[in-house]
Amino acid sequence: MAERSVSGGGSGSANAAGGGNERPRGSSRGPNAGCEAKDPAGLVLRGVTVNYPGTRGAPAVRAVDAVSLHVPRGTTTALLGASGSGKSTLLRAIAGLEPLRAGTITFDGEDITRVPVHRRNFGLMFQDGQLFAHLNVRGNIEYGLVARRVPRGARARRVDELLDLVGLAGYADRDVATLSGGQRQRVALARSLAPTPRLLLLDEPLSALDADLRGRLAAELRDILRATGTTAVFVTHDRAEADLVADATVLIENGRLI
Ligand SMILES: Nc1ncnc2c1ncn2[C@@H]1O[C@H](COP(=O)(O)OP(=O)(O)OP(=O)(O)O)[C@@H](O)[C@H]1O
Repeated sequence: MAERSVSGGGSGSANAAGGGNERPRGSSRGPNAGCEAKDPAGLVLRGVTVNYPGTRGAPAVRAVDAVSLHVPRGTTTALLGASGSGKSTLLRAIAGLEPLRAGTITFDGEDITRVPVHRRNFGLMFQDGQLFAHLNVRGNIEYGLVARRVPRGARARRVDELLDLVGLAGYADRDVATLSGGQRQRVALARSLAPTPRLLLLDEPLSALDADLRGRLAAELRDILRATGTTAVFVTHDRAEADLVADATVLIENGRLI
């Protein structure tokens, strides 16, 4: 298993794109293996810059400033930073929800900079969860599977498996309006995992949970991501959580990786 650390550039951190590669989990390759690759597998950001227009004559806000990063396929990178540092904006840019002022994004060598959000095959889970109020728990979790025409039996098995995973076994038929905030976040997590996305983007997915549950789910999330070989970017302001969940952590400050 690859070493994990919290750092901006040391061993175990995700790397500036083109400047080296994080060693994939379970790989015996050296830390610089793959540097020569033109289009390394996984997510590659080069010079990604995002501006928000200023309001009422104020200058534009540069929320993300020339970020270059490589998240090797099958690994999880945490984006760690204080409030307002640009974590969510960077995640939204990766998702395709914010246009880039400059820079490129590739996944497995394919330039997706201008690919719309619904065609990136990325799973998203943001702070506010946002379940579909007109669907019950099962309906929410299987939503992406219905869209992909997965047969009913396979959907039911997947929903049960995910409910077990997030500690909500037996909740499939519950109305989401009857769930606690923490339970809703867990359903949202299950929903984002259901279609096995090629990249999972998680913006403080555990922030609504109480401390005990948060620790348990963080460990489970790490195990799920590893077991499924999911590539993920995980936003948090909690260093311990980053350490627990991610293979590598990058620090972001004023929109720049440090
Ligand atoms: N829609 C917007 N319009 C203008 N400025 C914005 C907008 N959204 C965010 N910003 C600004 O961009 C910067 C980065 O915000 P962002 O939400 O990405 O930070 P964050 O690190 O995710 O913060 P938090 O941990 O509090 O969610 C901040 O200065 C913020 O005020």
